[in-house]
Amino acid sequence: MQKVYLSNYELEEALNIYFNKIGNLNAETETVKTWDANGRVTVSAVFAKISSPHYNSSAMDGIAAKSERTVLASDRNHVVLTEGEDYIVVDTGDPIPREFDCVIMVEDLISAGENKYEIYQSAVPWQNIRPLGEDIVENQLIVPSKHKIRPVDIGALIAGGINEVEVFKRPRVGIIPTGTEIVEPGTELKVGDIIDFNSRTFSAQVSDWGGIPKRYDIVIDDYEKIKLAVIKANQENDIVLINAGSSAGREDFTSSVISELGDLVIHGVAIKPGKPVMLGVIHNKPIIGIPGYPVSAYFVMEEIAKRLILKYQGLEADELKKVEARLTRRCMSSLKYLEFVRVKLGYVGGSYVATPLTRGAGATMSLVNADGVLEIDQDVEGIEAGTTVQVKLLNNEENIKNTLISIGSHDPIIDIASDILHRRNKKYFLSSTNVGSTGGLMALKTGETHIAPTHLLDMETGEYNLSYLKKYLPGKNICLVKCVNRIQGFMVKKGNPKNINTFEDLTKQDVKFVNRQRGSGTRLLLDYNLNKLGIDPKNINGYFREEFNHLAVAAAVEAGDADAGLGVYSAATMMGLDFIPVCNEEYDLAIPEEYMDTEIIKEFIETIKSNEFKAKLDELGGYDYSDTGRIIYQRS
Ligand SMILES: Nc1nc2c(c(=O)[nH]1)N[C@H]1C(S)=C(S)[C@@H](COP(=O)(O)OP(=O)(O)OC[C@H]3O[C@@H](n4cnc5c(N)ncnc54)[C@H](O)[C@@H]3O)O[C@H]1N2
Ligand code: MOO
Repeated sequence: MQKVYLSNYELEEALNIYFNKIGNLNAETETVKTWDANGRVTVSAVFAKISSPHYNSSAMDGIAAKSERTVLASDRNHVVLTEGEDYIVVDTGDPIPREFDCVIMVEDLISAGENKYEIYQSAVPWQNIRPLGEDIVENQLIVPSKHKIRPVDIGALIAGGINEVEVFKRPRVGIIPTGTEIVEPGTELKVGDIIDFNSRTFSAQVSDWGGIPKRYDIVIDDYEKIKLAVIKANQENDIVLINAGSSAGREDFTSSVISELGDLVIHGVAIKPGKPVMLGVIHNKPIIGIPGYPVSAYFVMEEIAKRLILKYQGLEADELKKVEARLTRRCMSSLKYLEFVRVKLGYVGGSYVATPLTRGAGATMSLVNADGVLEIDQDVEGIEAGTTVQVKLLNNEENIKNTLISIGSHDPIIDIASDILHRRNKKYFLSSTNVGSTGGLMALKTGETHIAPTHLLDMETGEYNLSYLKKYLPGKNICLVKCVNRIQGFMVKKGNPKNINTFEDLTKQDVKFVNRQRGSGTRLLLDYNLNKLGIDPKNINGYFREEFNHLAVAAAVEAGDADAGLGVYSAATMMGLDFIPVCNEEYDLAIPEEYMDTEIIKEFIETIKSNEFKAKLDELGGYDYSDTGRIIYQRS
């Protein structure tokens, strides 16, 4: 029987206990050739053995001369110098014999017959000479201790006569993926199979932090097999990372294996995600049991494994820079854990806004898309929207400031515009979040976004979007930039096996529908039509199942979870579905007038007007771009 109740040590406390237990890591050192030392960390300060240059050398091509012989030279009084007696010819880098004390550049010499030059200005002692030790003097400090050697350091060390340096050994880190359901990438997937990608992310992280990763084969959930794998990895490495099997599941054997082979110091730390982490020691070597969920794994790697790997090299983790940002949504948190919330940062109207990304521990894309991390302390129950928070940066500020934020209705063409915008001008990015049309207008209201894609049908007038700008954003000057007319319709399996052609068909007994979330334009379009036709939504099986964008709806139909969903033509074709057109609608962009003059908005409008963008729309099909880029000003 596995231990079900985990401990809940605060992170710092857990690390203290663990590092104390491991004791002196005895960070081992080794001597390597200087030219192989890039990225390695020096054990002690390194001082030059020789000066550089180690002799007085010419800094220019010309002649080495005696300055006292040049004193009288001027434009009106040329002085003639004789080779051997007054000068010798030198090239850059040549040694300067003792009897000479200056170098005159070849450009300043006038030939005066064989072995003679005339000069027309005097030279001062040491001019154009690089004196011995000009760059590096013998015994001078080149790099301090615990210094990560860079390419420029390698040059200076070698110039200073240092051909070998003592550095900390890079810890060898064994990585064991576990789980009977875990398969290698590229395997033909069956339901229940999980592709192992964590171990590959770990390997890359370990390399980034200076360790030497060694990934082992996937081990199935079998006590003896896990034990053998751990014994081998423990022998062959300095640190072992074992992935998954950390929680209380029936087949989570890792904790028992660690306890049997060594000491399970801590199982459970008050961080979320990542709480079931295991910190153990086997034969004086650390072993960390990392939770299976990729986001949990990421934070355990960042907060714990990284510190350990750096410690082996005499280093400490750098503090990430923090910026102040306004939180756009309320963020609840458990009083039991320090919580790491991935956020998207936007720079809107001169300050940062932080929008929490998907919280789930399985959401790898929340890491890919994160610009920063908001840490919610253990004793805090949550943070209200509008609060100014500190966000640890994962992305560079310049990139964030050059990112156009789009929040609103989803269409695959926004991703295409994002790609073309960046290709047209490398410094710009577009980040889009799909919260539906009304959600987008609300985000404009609270200043979270630059643009809001919207397709809202006014049920009374049959007109799109404009009346909603007035309704949701009273008193604001908002422009409506026309984007596309697109076809909405039913997305159905190839061949339309359930013969779905009308809204009435959605009420058939054997038809399962998948809907969009409330507030989305597509949902409004559905409700508008149902209302017009007098169809009660309750009679549609699946009306209450909500997805957040067109592709997710299409994916549900493609997977056979639903027979029909309402969405755009392009999403249906991308997923290999059939499409039954229902109507045309206007998908436009609401943009506050104050942003219209910014470079990034101008570039974005040029992007959607570009031939490249239009060619992509043709490829996808179902879009009419005859009005794209027209601006309607709506002033209050
Ligand atoms: N009854 C309880 N169930 C769970 C608890 C709990 O307290 N009680 N804790 C949850 C939390 S929190 C976490 S975190 C996870 C930890 O799971 P395990 O470490 O035991 O890992 P598995 O269950 O084997 O896998 C979970 C999940 O992780 C992904 N995974 C696993 N290995 C890989 C890999 N090599 N590459 C990519 N992804 C991987 C996969 O999605 C697995 O489904 O437990 C909760 N359950
Ligand atoms: O700790 Mo789990 O790691 O919250 O998802």
